[in-house]
Amino acid sequence: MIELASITKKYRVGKQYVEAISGVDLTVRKGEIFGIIGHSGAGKSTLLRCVNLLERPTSGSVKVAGVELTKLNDRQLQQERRKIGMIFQHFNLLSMATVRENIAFPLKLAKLPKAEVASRVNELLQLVGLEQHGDKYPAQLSGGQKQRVGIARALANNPDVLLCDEATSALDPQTTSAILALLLDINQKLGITILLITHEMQVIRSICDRVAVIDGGTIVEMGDVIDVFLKPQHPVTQDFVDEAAESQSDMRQLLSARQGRIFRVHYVGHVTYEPVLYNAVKASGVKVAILQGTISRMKQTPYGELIVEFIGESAEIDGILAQLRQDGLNVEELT
Ligand SMILES: Nc1ncnc2c1ncn2[C@@H]1O[C@H](COP(=O)(O)OP(=O)(O)OP(=O)(O)O)[C@@H](O)[C@H]1O
Repeated sequence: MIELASITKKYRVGKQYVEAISGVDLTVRKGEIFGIIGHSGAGKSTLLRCVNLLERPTSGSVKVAGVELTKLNDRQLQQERRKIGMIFQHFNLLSMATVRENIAFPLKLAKLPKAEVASRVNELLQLVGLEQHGDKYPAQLSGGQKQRVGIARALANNPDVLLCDEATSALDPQTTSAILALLLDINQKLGITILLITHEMQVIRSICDRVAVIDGGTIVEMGDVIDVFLKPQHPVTQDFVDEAAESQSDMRQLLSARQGRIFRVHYVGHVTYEPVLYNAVKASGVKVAILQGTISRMKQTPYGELIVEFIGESAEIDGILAQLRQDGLNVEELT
């Protein structure tokens, strides 16, 4: 649905050029939710804005639904942009217009007849759960409600793609969860492809299928969310994973005080809720202590990550490890 090839974006700052994006290739499949995560200044906004040419790349190709956007004239580009909705961190609503008028705005630009505008706006209000708020002004709404208006407006012209620029960064955790649930619902109900940028792991973990990690204007790691976050390869990815877990130094302190052999065990899918650890140790004389653990879900897939200590004969412990690996668990020794 989205194909970026060799995208480079340079900004001119005085007499110098700053390269914000350097040779990025990225493909987003139809119907998926794809997240781009990176620290501040990594190039997320610039890259996202290259997709609908709000920023024109210095070089490279931008295809959306098979159409090369960089080659279009202004009128053609305006037409193609109707297929690409966008929502923003600070909502970008018209403050002097009501919720209805904000949502109707892109429909009026597309010259839809008045009666159709009214009925489409009603549909959209219902989709985002704002039926009761159509005649209010943005200042009378909460942050979460404002973002719902932003989402309704972005969906007005039935786009194929929704671009989300830090859509939940200005919201509290509870409202963030509600907006993410709405995005997931829209993706599943309407089949819209979503490309989002964020600096929050939680956003990626709860709704994305695939993720790219961006640093210094290049993509340093990309893949299925589960693979990237359970086996991070690049230091920046590792940073994001560590931010969400206990700090490295706390972990080192914990490990240094232990006597046994220590392992990180992770597992994905149905095995998460099975007594695999118990089954592997029950017939042996080995004792097991869980030092740290998370059992959670990435999108709809359950996963677990445990730090465990095995106390006992080394040969017996090796046997347990073999059993765990045979059961499909990923085991890595930390001692
Ligand atoms: N209009 C501009 N003129 C000059 N430099 C710019 C411009 N926009 C962005 N940059 C530079 O490009 C780099 C990438 O910026 P960008 O806003 O894309 O990063 P980001 O990852 O979205 O950061 P944040 O999360 O803080 O918004 C930064 O070094 C930034 O200073």
